[in-house]
Amino acid sequence: MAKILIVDDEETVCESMALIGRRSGHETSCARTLAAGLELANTGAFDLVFLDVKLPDGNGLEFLPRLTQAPSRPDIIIMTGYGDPQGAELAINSGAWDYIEKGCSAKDITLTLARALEYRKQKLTLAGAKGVVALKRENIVGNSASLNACLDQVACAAGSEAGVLIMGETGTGKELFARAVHQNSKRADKQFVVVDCASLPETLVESILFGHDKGAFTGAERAREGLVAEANGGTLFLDEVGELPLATQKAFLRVLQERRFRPVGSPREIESDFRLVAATNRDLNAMAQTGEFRSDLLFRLSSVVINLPPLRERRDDIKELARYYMDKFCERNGLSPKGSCPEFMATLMAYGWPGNIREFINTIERTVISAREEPVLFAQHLPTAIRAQVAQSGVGHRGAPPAAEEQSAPPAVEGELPRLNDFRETIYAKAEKQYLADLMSVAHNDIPAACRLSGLSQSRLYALLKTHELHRSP
Ligand SMILES: Nc1ncnc2c1ncn2[C@@H]1O[C@H](COP(=O)(O)OP(=O)(O)OP(=O)(O)O)[C@@H](O)[C@H]1O
Repeated sequence: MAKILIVDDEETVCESMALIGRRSGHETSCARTLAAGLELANTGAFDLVFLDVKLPDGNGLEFLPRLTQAPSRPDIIIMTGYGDPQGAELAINSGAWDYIEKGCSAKDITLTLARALEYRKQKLTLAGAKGVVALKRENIVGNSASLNACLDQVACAAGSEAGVLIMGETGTGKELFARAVHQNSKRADKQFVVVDCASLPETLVESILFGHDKGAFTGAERAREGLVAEANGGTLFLDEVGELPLATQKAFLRVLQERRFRPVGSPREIESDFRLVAATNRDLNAMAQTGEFRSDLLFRLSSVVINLPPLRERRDDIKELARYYMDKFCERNGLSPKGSCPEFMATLMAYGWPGNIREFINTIERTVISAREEPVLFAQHLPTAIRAQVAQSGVGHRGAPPAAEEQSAPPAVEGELPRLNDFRETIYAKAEKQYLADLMSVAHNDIPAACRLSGLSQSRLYALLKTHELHRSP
């Protein structure tokens, strides 16, 4: 029996949903506001929450990350308005497990409910067996609800042998996630072989994939093992799988079905036991409808589908990504760690990042290098094109007060609340460091000027700079 929470301000909706839940043998509770729903979720160990979007005290989608972080980490099903495809898309991108349209039949609701609970059971079994914290994240930075939902799928996929299809715009981290599936699978100590389908020369596709015998064609002076054989025991990653020529798709389908193939020019077949992960930034379903991609291959590739959201739809991750890559590039270039001013982060948050995380990383690298020894990054350090676009779109936060998060510690997680004195000290140290970094930047690293501005003595200023490991530029 599962515990289900229904958050909807309409009494009739609550009652009918509760009835459907009870008929399926589950325990149900209802809340008519977001605040009441959150309170119940934080105390009631729910497995599943049916969440309305328009509630008297706010928008359900905005509350979704807080609900998913409740102690029992419930899965969420959004109840959208009838015929609202945008609402449905938003729901999924916000990290909901699924959505239902209000007014759909009791049968459909029961089915969605059963699927969600089945998924949850598998997830918890897997987590119990592997330990949730054991998921190796492979440098995957971020903690947004949508990213965490993708990591949950990685955990599920890694525990099985099913084909995985990772979809997402360019630079969203498809290869990184494919590696994470491999690293968390039982094949982790074997090869992860990458096939870049977009750059396979048409005449050599089959030989590169399946290998060839000596003398199989002009120039084949030695026999060569193909990538499929190389992946034996490990994972074969087909990047840009939408670019695979139709003839190769057919050959590949056979390999997937039989796990056997014949190298070019060879009289005998060989076997390879590989796990397949594929990625694409194209709409393979649409391609299957126009005949550009084989639907039978698509079916086999996509037992598990991971949809990576573009960076602009998970802006919650931007600060963490910025800090991670700022530190990384400072270290790589022999620079002391840098701070940043609120406008710098606000500009990063406001930009659309069409090239997603790859563009973001390049921007941070350029910015860190161009700022050289300067201890604080300002919005002015960012490339002009980015600042111009943010200014043009009118969503820049120039002069806006720092976000609350900028001035305070990250929200406490239940069970990890620090002692007040420790909490105060952390905040104090953070603020002091930021002040000193700003001070040295404004004073152009001139110690007498910094003393004048701050009212500190030289010895005190030196001591503080040392404590916070803020070094003066030579
Ligand atoms: N969540 C993340 N945290 C940290 N770095 C990330 C994250 N996602 C992606 N990256 C980094 O962004 C860069 C692009 O990622 P990746 O190559 O996996 O993207 P992709 O979707 O496969 O791109 P393409 O479609 O162009 O092949 C890599 O350097 C990767 O390490």
